[in-house]
Amino acid sequence: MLPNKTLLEARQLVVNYKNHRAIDGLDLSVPAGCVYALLGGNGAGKTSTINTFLGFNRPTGGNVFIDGESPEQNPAVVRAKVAYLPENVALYEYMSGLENLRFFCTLANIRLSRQHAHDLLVNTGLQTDAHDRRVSTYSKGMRQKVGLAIASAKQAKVMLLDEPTSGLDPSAANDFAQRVRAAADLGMAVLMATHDLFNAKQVADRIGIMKAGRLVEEFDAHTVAHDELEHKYLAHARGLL
Ligand SMILES: Nc1ncnc2c1ncn2[C@@H]1O[C@H](COP(=O)(O)OP(=O)(O)OP(=O)(O)O)[C@@H](O)[C@H]1O
Repeated sequence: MLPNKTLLEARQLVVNYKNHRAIDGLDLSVPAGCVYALLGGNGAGKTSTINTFLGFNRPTGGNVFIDGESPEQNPAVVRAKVAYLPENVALYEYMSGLENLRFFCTLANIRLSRQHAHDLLVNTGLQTDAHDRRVSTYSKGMRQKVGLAIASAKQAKVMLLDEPTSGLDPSAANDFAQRVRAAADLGMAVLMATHDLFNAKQVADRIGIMKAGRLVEEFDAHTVAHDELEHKYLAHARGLL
């Protein structure tokens, strides 16, 4: 069987902020159908990596590709292929979840009927009585569901998640993890920066630990024991490895 196509790739990526090196020769690849969880202590370079894939950071050295395209050279093409969910999904507070979904789709040149928007929100598990309610009344988990619906409407090939489960209760985090898994099972490549080891084990196929802008460990998420993962994570974060 042929391996799945690589949709997210960093090759010898270096990112400096003025004199500070945030990413230091990162090689990373995520194929279609894979959830890759990026762990690492504060300042390890996880968000900088995601921001470079999004085209917000320009590589100082090396390259990043999304489905073979460079975010720097083809920003519009890359934007169409990518869904991004930051820790707090930014939505218009005075608009309903459904209106936000349709609005963000319009920005991506997708015309979504009201019914289709409802169906997409139902698929994310957002309760129907919330679809027409202002987002200002939504919990964090509900906002993320709107974010997932936008990703689904865009038929994004790649999803970038930055600490998506921080602040979610265990049930909401589990629900979110299952929906991310389902998106990957349909062929998306997912890169998720997280501090949540439990969630990483639950949803990911591959787990990487970053430290000082480098990938210092990689694991098969299906076979690594939680204890081993925790031990390595803490040891790297404390500078013991
Ligand atoms: N805009 C910026 N200007 C200067 N330095 C930055 C900037 N953004 C990040 N850094 C620095 O780059 C390094 C990597 O930061 P980054 O936010 O990528 O880490 P992280 O792994 O996402 O951390 P956290 O888990 O705390 O979110 C840190 O040393 C940080 O202080």
